[in-house]
Amino acid sequence: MTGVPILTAAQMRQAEQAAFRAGTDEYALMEIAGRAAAEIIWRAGHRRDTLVLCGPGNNGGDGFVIARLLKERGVPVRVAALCDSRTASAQRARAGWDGPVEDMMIAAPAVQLVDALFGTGLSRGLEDAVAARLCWLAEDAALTFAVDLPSGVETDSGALLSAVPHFGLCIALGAYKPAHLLHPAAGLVDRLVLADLGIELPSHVHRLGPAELTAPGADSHKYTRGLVAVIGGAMPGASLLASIAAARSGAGSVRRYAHDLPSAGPHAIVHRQFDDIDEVTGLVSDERVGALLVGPGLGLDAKAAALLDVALSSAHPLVLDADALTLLARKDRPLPPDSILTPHEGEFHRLFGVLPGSKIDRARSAARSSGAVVIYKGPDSVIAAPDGRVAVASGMSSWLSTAGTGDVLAGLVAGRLAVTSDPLRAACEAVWLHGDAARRCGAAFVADDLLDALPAAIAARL
Ligand SMILES: NC(=O)C1=CN([C@@H]2O[C@H](COP(=O)(O)OP(=O)(O)OC[C@H]3O[C@@H](n4cnc5c(N)ncnc54)[C@H](OP(=O)(O)O)[C@@H]3O)[C@@H](O)[C@H]2O)[C@@H](O)CC1
Ligand SMILES: Nc1ncnc2c1ncn2[C@@H]1O[C@H](COP(=O)(O)OP(=O)(O)O)[C@@H](O)[C@H]1O
Ligand SMILES: [K+]
Repeated sequence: MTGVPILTAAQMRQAEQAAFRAGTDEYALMEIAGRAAAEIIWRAGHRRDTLVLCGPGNNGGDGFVIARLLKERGVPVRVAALCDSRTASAQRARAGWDGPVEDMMIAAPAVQLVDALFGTGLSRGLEDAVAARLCWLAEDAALTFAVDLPSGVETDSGALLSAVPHFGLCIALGAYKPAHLLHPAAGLVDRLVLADLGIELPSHVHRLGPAELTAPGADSHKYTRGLVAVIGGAMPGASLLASIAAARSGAGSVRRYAHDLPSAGPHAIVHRQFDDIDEVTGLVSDERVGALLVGPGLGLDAKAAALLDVALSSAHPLVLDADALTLLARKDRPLPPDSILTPHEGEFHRLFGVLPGSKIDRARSAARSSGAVVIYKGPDSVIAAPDGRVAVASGMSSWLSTAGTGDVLAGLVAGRLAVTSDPLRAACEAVWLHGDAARRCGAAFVADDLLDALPAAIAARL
């Protein structure tokens, strides 16, 4: 899986400890972190009146290093602290700052604000007065920078433990943490930049990286490129959107089985009308089907439940979306191998109940218990495999929050599954292409527009 690792606070501490055991000096690492952050602020900032807020721990220590280095480069810097520095490294960094240290609660605002109050060591919300002061200083600043994390966000979940202001730029130190990508915390940062500290970061969780696709080989034909079957239901538009997305995903061939026949194209999709369940059973029995999609527009009545049973009885890798997920929650049937579930928040709760932990933890538990790859959708989509690997997609266009975009994603997922036969890879590729198509569509698009943007999104990743 490609992409930058995402580490929890505890994993970050372990990686840091491993680096210390391997000979890295503790204070030297703070210097590296502070230098990297100062460089980013220098490049992105206005080089004007700057206030650096320093907390008691190593995040505050980073702040003192940043203040010293910006001052050396001619930026007018003031430092304000919340209290004394408590760690040896932070005390050393503070000793390296040759200016005064103001009291944060009475310090005047500045054009640029650097928040180095708390990072991965935050254990509870900031006191109300401190959080209010931070928000006030941030509101008054033209540019705001968060060092490692905005102070007040829970590192591992992205929850807000106290009031947190909006930041223009957050400098993630060493690795991304869940709060950089999970909402609500991720929504409080306009731009996220990673500062590489050169430490080894083992993790099964990554930020979703760009899809890496290949064009069909010279010897390929429509069946070797993947056959997708889509079962339609009560609302034909949804399964049509999904079928067209599958057809534009790079798959070789798409068949749609439904009660209706569409009045318009694309004519490349083969439509088969059926009247009873036995007919569908026969239609989906084709061994060449590489992915069978059920759910978009399926409905929730007995007929829909029977169609889902047909799919579950087939041996094809399934992509279950929308109504199929709601119906699945009422059943206790195993899924065929290599299947993919694509729930949004409501469907996830119906299917898996209330699970503990962050969205990453919940997606991972769901993948493990269902044996399927789970795409837990939203502004932060978490893709989890049963073996524990996870990719987190963040920063996608919020214009995706419109009807039918989930149907397009489901079709794309089925298409990529038929092409790759690898459910985790297919899910990652589909989520990436969906997000890129949305970016190309700009503002106020409808789900149908995504279909037209798909070939360009694919071409960009060949
Ligand atoms: N990992 C790496 O590779 C590197 C990490 N680096 C940096 O280290 C940062 C982590 O540092 P850290 O562990 O010292 O934690 P940090 O966030 O500064 O705060 C902990 C202190 O705050 C206190 N405290 C907590 N909550 C509080 C509250 N609500 N209100 C008041 N106090 C509260 C807490 O005390 P306690 O919870 O015990 O009361 C403790 O004293 C990391 O984010 C990055 O910036 C880089 O320097 C080098 C490379
Ligand atoms: N605010 C948002 N920002 C980015 N992506 C979003 C946002 N809201 C929804 N999405 C994405 O849009 C799609 C919506 O899917 P879904 O909820 O199933 O909608 P529908 O059923 O109407 O097709 C998902 O891929 C989801 O990740
Ligand atoms: K911070």
